[in-house]
Amino acid sequence: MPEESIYKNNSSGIASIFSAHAGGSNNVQSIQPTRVASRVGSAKAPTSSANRTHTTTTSSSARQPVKSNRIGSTYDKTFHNKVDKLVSDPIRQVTGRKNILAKEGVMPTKPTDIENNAVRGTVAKKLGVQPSRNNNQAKLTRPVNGAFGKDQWEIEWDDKDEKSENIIPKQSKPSNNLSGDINSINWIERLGRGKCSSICDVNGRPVTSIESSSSHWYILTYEEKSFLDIETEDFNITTSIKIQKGNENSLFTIVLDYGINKRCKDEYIAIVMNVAQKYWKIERVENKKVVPVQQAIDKSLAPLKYMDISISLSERKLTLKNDNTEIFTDVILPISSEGSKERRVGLGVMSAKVSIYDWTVFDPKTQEKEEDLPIAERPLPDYIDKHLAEMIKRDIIEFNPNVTWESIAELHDAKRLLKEAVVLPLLMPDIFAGLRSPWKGVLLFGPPGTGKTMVARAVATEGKTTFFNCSASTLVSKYHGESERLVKTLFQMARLFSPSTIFFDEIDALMMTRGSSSEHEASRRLKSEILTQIDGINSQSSRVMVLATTNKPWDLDEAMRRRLEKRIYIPLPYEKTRVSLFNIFLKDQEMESDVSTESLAVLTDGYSGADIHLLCREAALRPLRKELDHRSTEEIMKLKERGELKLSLCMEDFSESVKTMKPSVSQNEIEKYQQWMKEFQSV
Ligand SMILES: Nc1ncnc2c1ncn2[C@@H]1O[C@H](COP(=O)(O)OP(=O)(O)OP(=O)(O)O)[C@@H](O)[C@H]1O
Repeated sequence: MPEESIYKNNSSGIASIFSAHAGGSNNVQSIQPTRVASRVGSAKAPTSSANRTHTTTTSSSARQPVKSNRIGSTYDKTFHNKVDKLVSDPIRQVTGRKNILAKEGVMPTKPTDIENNAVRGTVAKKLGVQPSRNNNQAKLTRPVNGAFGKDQWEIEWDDKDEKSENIIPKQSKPSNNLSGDINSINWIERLGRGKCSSICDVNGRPVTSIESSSSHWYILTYEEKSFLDIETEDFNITTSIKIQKGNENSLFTIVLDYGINKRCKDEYIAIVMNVAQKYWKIERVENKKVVPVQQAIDKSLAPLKYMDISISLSERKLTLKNDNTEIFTDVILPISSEGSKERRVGLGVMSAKVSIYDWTVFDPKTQEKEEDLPIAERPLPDYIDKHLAEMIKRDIIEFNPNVTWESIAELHDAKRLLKEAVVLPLLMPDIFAGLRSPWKGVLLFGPPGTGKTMVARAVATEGKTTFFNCSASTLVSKYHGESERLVKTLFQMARLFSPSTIFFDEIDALMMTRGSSSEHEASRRLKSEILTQIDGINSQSSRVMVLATTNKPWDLDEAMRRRLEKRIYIPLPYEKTRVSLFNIFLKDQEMESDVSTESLAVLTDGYSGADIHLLCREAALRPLRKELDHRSTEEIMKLKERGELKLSLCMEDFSESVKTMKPSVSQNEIEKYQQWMKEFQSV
């Protein structure tokens, strides 16, 4: 039977892919794809000797672009011409008589060959070599050129008993064993023809794409038992998916549950969620029969668009959200893997190429445990640059911003807007969905010293978010030459430690209008990187918010301004605010009865909060100065010891200080802010 015809009966959709595992000696249905194992991801040390060659040729990490000198790897120029293809593991472990060799997901041989042990002969013939045999193990480990195409392959198999468990190299438990990028997940190739490749995208994010250019399903499932020990039947999946090319019939599917039929070991039962055109469909598939479970329309489904998908399965009730819009809520799933210990989740495509970002599967119970760890101690996945991550933990993450709303005088409008725009969406992402979906970025602008930075810190404290405090000096000068990578890593970490607030203090210094002739190339690249990364925050599921402040909004790069969708003016304090400010700053200060904060507020029209703070400090020094004028330091110390040193403030201390301290912001500047506010404020 020609290779193509193996899949001919696939037209009935997903049913055939699963039912293809059913018994039968003369067609593809005799293939036992569980024995055809492929891994996408960082290879860990194998335990079996049969797998040793495999590991040495595929070991890699998701982060490092590697030259294509690994046997079996291919270079996917079309996907990203700057990055070498990173992890493609075309080597198929072959164990037991039913297994086959395969290339990039293509099953190269007929099922009958597999059944009758002719596979070795067939494959060997195609390869033009003679496999060596050594007792019970036949291994062919040298590169072969041109066997199935241009690529080089290294192939091995052993002749072990069919029951051998040695299908996939055993993985040592990675430190971050619950949620990780797709590259650290153990995948098993199920069936079909297609391609799976992993690279880092331009933003340094690991991207795995799976592709089937024909109308045949290509399925990868993630094996539960490999190392992500999901203890319960419940799991959550979060991922960003983009369908790269699509036509009317293009489909991708998320395999929710996949197991062996306990009544018939050759049959598989699956619960799948298919995506086609504008529909999500949940189906139960058993031996070619497809039983629809639920269907929902989703107008936002489209090719070439990032879709942030979150699936949660709890007590067999499934909830699906796409970009925070709830598609399914508590749909009760039928049982698929009755009695079977095999349970799997995964992905499949038909006539489409799907890129998968940040695929995370976790057991909610165990996840809680990991989240309990302080951020500084949480393990980092492989794709994060450890060196830069350390820098970020040390210099950028503020573990305790510790500013409460109460410590900020007035600014009620700004507080309300920020609660609505930042804090609540981060705390209750489910409510802030669809039309209520949160803003990507918020800009606080206004004169210096009006409390913008304090407000940003309060947002992080009250929203219990991880606070990434970035200034131009930290991002540019300190890590000269590494700024772009630093920014990438920063956003990766923000996603990892979400909910997060990425705070850019004085963003104008970092994101001045681009394009001037004096602009340095490195600075231009850094700016583009920041913009790209902000664009990447396309989800509530990532729960990352950018918050920025500026005293010079007019200097801000236009593209940056557009990304900071909410722009809130923080003005100089009004009289009432100034009263509150004095009350805050003077609350622990001893004062004469003539001091009235209301009168002080009248005296300080035009002062910023920072000016008022300075004024209070200046006034607080005056009684001490008066004492110093007619006493020696020793005398003052003695007075202090006896508790006779009088440092209480009187009104004159303030009125005299006001004479020497003028407001730091001029009327002209105020008008400029007001003008910009009229033009660009968005609240
Ligand atoms: N509304 C306020 N409530 C309490 N303190 C305030 C307020 N406004 C200003 N301050 C005081 O001013 C100081 C400076 O505030 P902050 O740094 O937040 O201002 P800013 O607007 O970010 O200034 P800059 O633009 O210069 O960074 C604070 O440390 C605080 O003492």
